[in-house]
Amino acid sequence: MSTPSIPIGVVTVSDRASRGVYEDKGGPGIVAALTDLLASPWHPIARVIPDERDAIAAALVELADVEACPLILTTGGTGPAVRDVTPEATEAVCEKMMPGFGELMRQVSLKVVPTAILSRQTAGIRGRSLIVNLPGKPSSIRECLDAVMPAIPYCIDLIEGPRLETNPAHCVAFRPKGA
Ligand SMILES: Nc1ncnc2c1ncn2[C@@H]1O[C@H](COP(=O)(O)OP(=O)(O)OP(=O)(O)O)[C@@H](O)[C@H]1O
Ligand SMILES: Nc1nc2c(c(=O)[nH]1)N[C@H]1C(S)=C(S)[C@@H](COP(=O)(O)O)O[C@H]1N2
Repeated sequence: MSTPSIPIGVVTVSDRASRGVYEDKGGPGIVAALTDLLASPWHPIARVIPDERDAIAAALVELADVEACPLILTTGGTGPAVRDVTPEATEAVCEKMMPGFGELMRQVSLKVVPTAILSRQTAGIRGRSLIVNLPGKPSSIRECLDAVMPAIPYCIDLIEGPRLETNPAHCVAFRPKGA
């Protein structure tokens, strides 16, 4: 029997991309990064929504509870601007926060851009879904995902999700011995 394809939520949070003012480069950027990084069969379930806390929370709940995505990645809305509310929406729908993800992503991003400290990006667990925030700048997606992906498969194991394998040419996942 072939391994079932794993659904992965891809959420672009951007006022302008959602209105069609510019073409969304965030969602396709996440899909391109995951295509390199993952070896398991997977497919994206993509949403493009404005910087509205309730709309972001509703998309995260749907992707977690209805679509059963073990991993949901957001891009955008993590900064200090008045309309940046992705971390608040993430926190509102999660039972557990995983602050190490944001800490590590800011640390690696600081090597690229001093304004990395302006991102409040975080991560958390809702049921059997891990939600990870990425900044809105399309170039930040790969920088951040490369840093945290080695820990994501084991995190998904721990929340009783499917076994996610990475592509060793691009990412070596770490699972403690015996896991
Ligand atoms: N989804 C996207 N697609 C393409 N470019 C983007 C996207 N999101 C952000 N960017 C680019 O990165 C810059 C910084 O992103 P940021 O999230 O701060 O945008 P913003 O000023 O909040 O506007 P908006 O919410 O309308 O995208 C944007 O000005 C834009 O050039
Ligand atoms: N790797 C990386 N991280 C980054 C950036 C970037 O260009 N690359 N931009 C920073 C900037 S300028 C801002 S304002 C914050 C928040 O961006 P967001 O509101 O688009 O999520 O992310 C920061 N983190």
